[in-house]
Amino acid sequence: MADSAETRKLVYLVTGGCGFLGEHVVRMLLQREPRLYELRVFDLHLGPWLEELKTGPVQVTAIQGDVTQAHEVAAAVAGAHVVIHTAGLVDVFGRASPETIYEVNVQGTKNVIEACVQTGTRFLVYTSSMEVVGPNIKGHPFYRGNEDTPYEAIHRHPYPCSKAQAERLVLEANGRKVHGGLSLVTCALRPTGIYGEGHQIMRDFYHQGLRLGGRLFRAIPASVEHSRVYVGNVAWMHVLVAQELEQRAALMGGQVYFCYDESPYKSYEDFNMEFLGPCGLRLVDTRLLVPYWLLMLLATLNALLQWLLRPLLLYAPLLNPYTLAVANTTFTVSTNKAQRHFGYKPLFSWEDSRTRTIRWVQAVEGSAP
Ligand SMILES: NC(=O)c1ccc[n+]([C@@H]2O[C@H](COP(=O)([O-])OP(=O)(O)OC[C@H]3O[C@@H](n4cnc5c(N)ncnc54)[C@H](O)[C@@H]3O)[C@@H](O)[C@H]2O)c1
Ligand SMILES: C[C@@H](CO)CCC[C@@H](C)[C@H]1CC[C@H]2[C@@H]3[C@H](O)C=C4C[C@@H](O)CC[C@]4(C)[C@H]3CC[C@]12C
Repeated sequence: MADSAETRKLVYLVTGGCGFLGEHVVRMLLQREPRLYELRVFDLHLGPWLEELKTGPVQVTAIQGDVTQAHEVAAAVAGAHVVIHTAGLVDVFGRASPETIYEVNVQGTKNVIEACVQTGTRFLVYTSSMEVVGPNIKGHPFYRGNEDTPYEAIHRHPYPCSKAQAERLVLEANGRKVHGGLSLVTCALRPTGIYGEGHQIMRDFYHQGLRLGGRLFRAIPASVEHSRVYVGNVAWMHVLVAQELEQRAALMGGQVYFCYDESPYKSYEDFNMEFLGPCGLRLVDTRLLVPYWLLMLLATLNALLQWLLRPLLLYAPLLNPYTLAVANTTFTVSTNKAQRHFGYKPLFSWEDSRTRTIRWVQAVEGSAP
């Protein structure tokens, strides 16, 4: 029944569909959206794994394109029922210029919205970020907060600023008339730090640990808690929102939802050790030797070196004043808004998420850094 031609009618577009989250969204749609007829995967860099998806019942269309190019976006959006916009430049390490980050994250999102309006696409799901809220530049803790918790969301760094601007544009576009006269329905999902198969920063920490003889050094007190969320659950929440947006447009349109699951609250480093520990790494407590002021000094030195070396080479280490501030500020969410509004429940338990991630890190072992 689910595979008959009559039930397969929907065309979905996933921007950034070859990224860490995007790939999981693409695979989840193929597994969990029986009404799918065509799945368009739009990305600057297409992954070779897309080929294996082309043999199934759903037409998978790979589109190499750039969200900053309005005409490329409009061509990809034309005829799609739903757009899931995950494409973005995730850079808190100073790899890209602020201008490029704005161009991709803000102008790219404007292009997606305008393409929906011009071509008559009615449903837009945007991948925002917890960083739209915080941690703020004052390092205020956000403890077990929800979507309505008051918090001074002030940023300077281009990444959170660009995500906040883009999210605002998406929410303001809710209710705009699209080609054909119907209304656009939008909503934004705010994942906390995502982990799981394909997580580049986890891979970097793992290789760093191997280089340091199987050790990582604790820099952040264990009492600083972060919320983290498994990539499969983030993908599932995107799919569910996309499915429910039409029926529940009045309730969900223009709303934001944190992405959450049952992953435990822990410090960034302790949480990573849930996976890196079983893969043979140890977290060594050097906090008494390396006090916070010294870390801040190192982070500032890194930023200075990055600036000095920029004309010659790209120096972009994990530690800089911004990443240190984020890692050192408690940011935890506790909410059931997604459950109340569209029946979200995590698809993967914490045990499943942990096992899958550990297996992936073990498979990364031996692969080049
Ligand atoms: N990784 C996290 O912890 C996290 C947390 C919260 C929110 N997010 C958001 O989730 C989304 C996906 O992040 P990710 O971690 O999968 O990052 P990623 O870098 O793995 O994926 C982003 C994808 O977007 C593509 N892309 C970048 N610029 C593009 C352009 N100009 N045109 C077309 N495609 C382009 C990239 O090629 C990549 O495949 C981003 O919007 C990010 O802000 C990520
Ligand atoms: C002080 C270092 C010693 O071990 C640890 C540095 C860790 C940082 C590199 C990461 C700490 C928190 C991370 C961010 C957070 O998980 C949420 C994010 C939101 C998302 O939209 C993009 C990624 C990120 C900014 C993520 C990036 C890496 C950290 C700053």
